[in-house]
Amino acid sequence: MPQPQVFHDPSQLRAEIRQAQAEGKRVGVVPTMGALHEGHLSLAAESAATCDVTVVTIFVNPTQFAPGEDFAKYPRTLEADLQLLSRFDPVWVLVPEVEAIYPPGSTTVVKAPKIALPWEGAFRPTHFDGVATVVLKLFQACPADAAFFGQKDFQQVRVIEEMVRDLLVPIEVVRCPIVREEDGLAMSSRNRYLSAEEREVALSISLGLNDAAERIAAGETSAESLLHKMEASLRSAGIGEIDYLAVADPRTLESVQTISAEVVILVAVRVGTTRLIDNMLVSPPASN
Ligand SMILES: Nc1ncnc2c1ncn2[C@@H]1O[C@H](COP(=O)(O)OP(=O)(O)OP(=O)(O)O)[C@@H](O)[C@H]1O
Ligand SMILES: CC(C)(CO)[C@@H](O)C(=O)[O-]
Ligand code: BAL
Repeated sequence: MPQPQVFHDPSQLRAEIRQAQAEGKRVGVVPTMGALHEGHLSLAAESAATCDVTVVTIFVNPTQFAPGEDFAKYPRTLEADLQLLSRFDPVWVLVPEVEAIYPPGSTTVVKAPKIALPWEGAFRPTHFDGVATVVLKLFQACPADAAFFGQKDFQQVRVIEEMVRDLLVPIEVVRCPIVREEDGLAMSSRNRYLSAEEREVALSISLGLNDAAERIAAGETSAESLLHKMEASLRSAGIGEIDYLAVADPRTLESVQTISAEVVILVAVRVGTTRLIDNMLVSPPASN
């Protein structure tokens, strides 16, 4: 089986990408923090289907974690990740040291666009500046033609889309659908923190989203009523802490009161000590 080609030095990878592009090849990049699962692999598959070379970056970015978050315990499973990536050919994998991405003394940062302020941004106020900064650096290391992000982190992909537009970054941002476990739980590297009991509780997130989508399909237009029911079902499943639950405009991420066009239902909860996010795009019957 072909093995992924691993790069530690961003400038060496950049030179290889430039060379491939000079030969007329289209290059795709998939930024990740590793601990790969089928969600990540679906992004790589989309890149492999549309590009000649797929680059996957694996970097647990310290600046997007606040003190007290799970940076230290975030799963690091490089050998297994490379094994999973060997299904793609060619695949180039960037595994940089922190100093290669944040040269000693570096103080330049990207301030994330305003769309970063609500929801995740309200609970993780420094998070999106860290994400925007590292993603721009990864784009510099990997000047790909297209970059693939999951809708699972809905607000993140909106932040990246706006950053790319605002900073004139010459890369196409491609959004890929959420990959779920058979029972509906959105795949996430953090699912491995869950005990069997917590896993059961976590299932109420996707069940709640599906139920909300069905209610919208059946004609519910009140976001308040929808959120009320969803909160009740999360609570009765045993979810104590809900960071946010929202019906929002998918473009602006502003709250919507009356559902008359496509909305995104956004949710972030804590199951035990694990923080999970999920979302669903839903259109009312009249707008289909
Ligand atoms: N279930 C999924 N379906 C589709 N894309 C996903 C899924 N999970 C993660 N991704 C995407 O993979 C990329 C890397 O995400 P990341 O490494 O943070 O994975 P994660 O599983 O979301 O981890 P975390 O537990 O940190 O949220 C992001 O673009 C993210 O949206
Ligand atoms: C985009 C990203 C790789 C930046 O560190 C991270 O936020 C993620 O894995 O979603
Ligand atoms: N998927 C976003 C990475 C993070 O939670 O830090």
